[in-house]
Amino acid sequence: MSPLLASHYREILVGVGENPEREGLLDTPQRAAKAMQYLCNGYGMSLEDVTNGALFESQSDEMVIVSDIELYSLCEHHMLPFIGKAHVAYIPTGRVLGLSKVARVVDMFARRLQIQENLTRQIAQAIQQITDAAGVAVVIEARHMCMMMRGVEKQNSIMTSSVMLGAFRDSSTTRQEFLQLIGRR
Ligand SMILES: Nc1nc2c(ncn2[C@@H]2O[C@H](COP(=O)(O)OP(=O)(O)OP(=O)(O)O)[C@@H](O)[C@H]2O)c(=O)[nH]1
Ligand SMILES: [Zn+2]
Repeated sequence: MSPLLASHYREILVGVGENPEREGLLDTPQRAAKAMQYLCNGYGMSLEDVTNGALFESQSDEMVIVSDIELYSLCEHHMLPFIGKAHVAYIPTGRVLGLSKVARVVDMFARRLQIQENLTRQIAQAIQQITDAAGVAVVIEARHMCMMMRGVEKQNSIMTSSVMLGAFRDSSTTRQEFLQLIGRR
C-alpha cells in the first residue's frame, strides 16, 4: 500500500467535509489506497507477464471467440467505474493463445484509467501482437457510472465500442459471423 496515496485519500476525506479522525474512517485512507492500487494494477503488468508463454501450436484457422468476459474499469475523466463485458475473437495462423489469457489481457488494460474506445483498441492490438492472427475483433458493451450516478443520470444507456482488424475489417462475411455468434445480429 502506498503511504503517499493514503495521505491523499485522507485529504479527500477532509475535502468532502468528513472528519478523518472519526472512528469509522481511521483506516479508510489505507483501505481506499489499497483498493485503488488494485483497480489500477494493470499499469504494473506487461503482455509477457499476463500471457506467460501460453501459446500453443495448432493447425486450426477457424475463428476463436471468447465472449461475455466481464470487465471493470475506471473512466479517465471522472475515475468512476464503467462495467460491462468484452467479446474477443481472432483467427489463428498456426498458434492459439491459452483461453484464460484472453481474459487476462482484457483485465490488464481494464485495470487502468481508460476511455472505452481506447480500451477496446488496446485489447485488439495486444491480441494481434501476441498471436499474429489473420484478424482480431473486440466488442465492448458497458455502463458508465459517471453517466448513471451523476451528470446526465441516464440509467439504461449502454455504450458499445468495436475494433475490427485484418480479416474482420476486410471481410463482411467474417465480421457478420462474429457478430452473429456473439448475438449482436
Ligand atoms: N467517448 C467516451 N466518453 C466518455 C467515456 N467515459 C466518460 N466519457 C465522457 O467524457 C465526457 C467528459 O465531459 P466533460 O464535459 O469534460 O465533463 P463533465 O462536465 O463531467 O460532463 P458530464 O458527464 O456531461 O456532466 C462526458 O461526456 C462523459 O460521458 C468513454 O469511455 N468514452
Ligand atoms: Zn466518466
